[in-house]
Amino acid sequence: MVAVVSIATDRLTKVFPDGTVAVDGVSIEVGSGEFVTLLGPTGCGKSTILRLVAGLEEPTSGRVLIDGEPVRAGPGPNRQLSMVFQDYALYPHLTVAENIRFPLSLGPDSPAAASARVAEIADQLGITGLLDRRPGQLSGGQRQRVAMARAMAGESRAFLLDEPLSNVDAGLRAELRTEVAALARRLEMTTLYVTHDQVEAMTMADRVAVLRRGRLQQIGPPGEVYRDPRTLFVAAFLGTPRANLLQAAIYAPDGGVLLDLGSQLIELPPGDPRVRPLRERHTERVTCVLRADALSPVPDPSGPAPVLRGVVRSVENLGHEALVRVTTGTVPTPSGQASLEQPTSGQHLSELLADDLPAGHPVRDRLARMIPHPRPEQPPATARTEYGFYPVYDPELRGEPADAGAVVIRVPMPVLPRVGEPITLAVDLDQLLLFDTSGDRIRLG
Ligand SMILES: Nc1ncnc2c1ncn2[C@@H]1O[C@H](COP(=O)(O)OP(=O)(O)OP(=O)(O)O)[C@@H](O)[C@H]1O
Repeated sequence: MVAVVSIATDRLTKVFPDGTVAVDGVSIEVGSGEFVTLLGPTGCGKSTILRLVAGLEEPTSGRVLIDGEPVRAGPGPNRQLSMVFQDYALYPHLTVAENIRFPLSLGPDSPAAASARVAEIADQLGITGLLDRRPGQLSGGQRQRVAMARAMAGESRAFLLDEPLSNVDAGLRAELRTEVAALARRLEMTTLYVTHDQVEAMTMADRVAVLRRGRLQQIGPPGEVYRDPRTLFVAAFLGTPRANLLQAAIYAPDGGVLLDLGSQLIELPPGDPRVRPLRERHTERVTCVLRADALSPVPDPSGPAPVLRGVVRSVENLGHEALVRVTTGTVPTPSGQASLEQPTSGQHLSELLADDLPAGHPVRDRLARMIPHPRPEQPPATARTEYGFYPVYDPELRGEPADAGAVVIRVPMPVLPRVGEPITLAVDLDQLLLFDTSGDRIRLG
């Protein structure tokens, strides 16, 4: 059994000579035997973090700690970590057995001991029958297993895996991810696993670290990161189908709170525990995140739950359930980079709004600029709502389909609504997530 090891990064930062800040103050602890995935969109710094931990790059500032000890500068082997790359980096002219044996040939083992170790690992990974082949004669999945075997063969105490399954097809990938996670657990190997595939990240990990533009957004068990996202980015990045992100403004008349979605309202009654933290945000712009599961069709809209009304725009039948897109006249918060990275001014609408402003008033002109609304195919009914909320059509939305404001819900088979049908959706307030204009979560108690 290999000795296990803990890995930590402490305010790790990497700025490349061209000025690219690839990793920005990332602190992550991977406990002994723990499986942590680094998840994020392309370019967010995942691979660089892994390379810094492996010693293949030098940090600009911050430290890597192995078993609590800062590691010295220098290449990997002294760190006793072994890395598996996307392309497996197997030696094409060596057989599978020779490839697995390679790290052993650098160590003190006798040839007989090395052969025994190769046989043992090959058995564990189910590749004994492939030992005499060369990498060129293997399938993607087999090559991946051989790369894992080679990583296990050395004296490594931890796995660093950089998208090891990205070159295998979808079916095999599902099989291998279970296998890799099970193997790492069986061997109690500390594992840091890079992926941009959220299913992989969520299903394999003890904890998921979500990164964006070199910064750690959140780290936690998969369920927690999904249910309790700290930022709008995490909420938008995790989950299939993608969460519905709707622009809203908080309006807090006497007693209750209204979330003004432009053309519709979600009302929180006076006794609701979520009212109190929202009252002080009267007229603040927010993003309302409702995952597909937070909205369910109801036949009778007279129940106590708030509802959104809309028209069925499309029905995507997945066999066991359908994803139904409902046009609601709401305005999406763009989930693209700019809107999440560069918050709007955060100015309160109360500062901008005044009743019955004369035309030509500077504030009104300013409001007019905030509403570029050029969507002739679907003119917004929301230029000014009863409560004064002006949804902002971000230029980023222009490239999106005309029904970008539609919400997506799941409907179990076989009760499928028909396209064009009006539909009423109950909003599960327990699943309602709100974020302020800088993308931070507003805690509702
Ligand atoms: N040697 C380098 N010089 C300059 N910039 C670099 C270098 N290596 C990486 N970068 C940049 O640093 C950022 C982070 O890159 P990194 O490879 O860590 O991202 P990633 O999250 O692993 O992306 P992917 O999922 O596409 O592999 C990117 O903007 C990338 O272009």
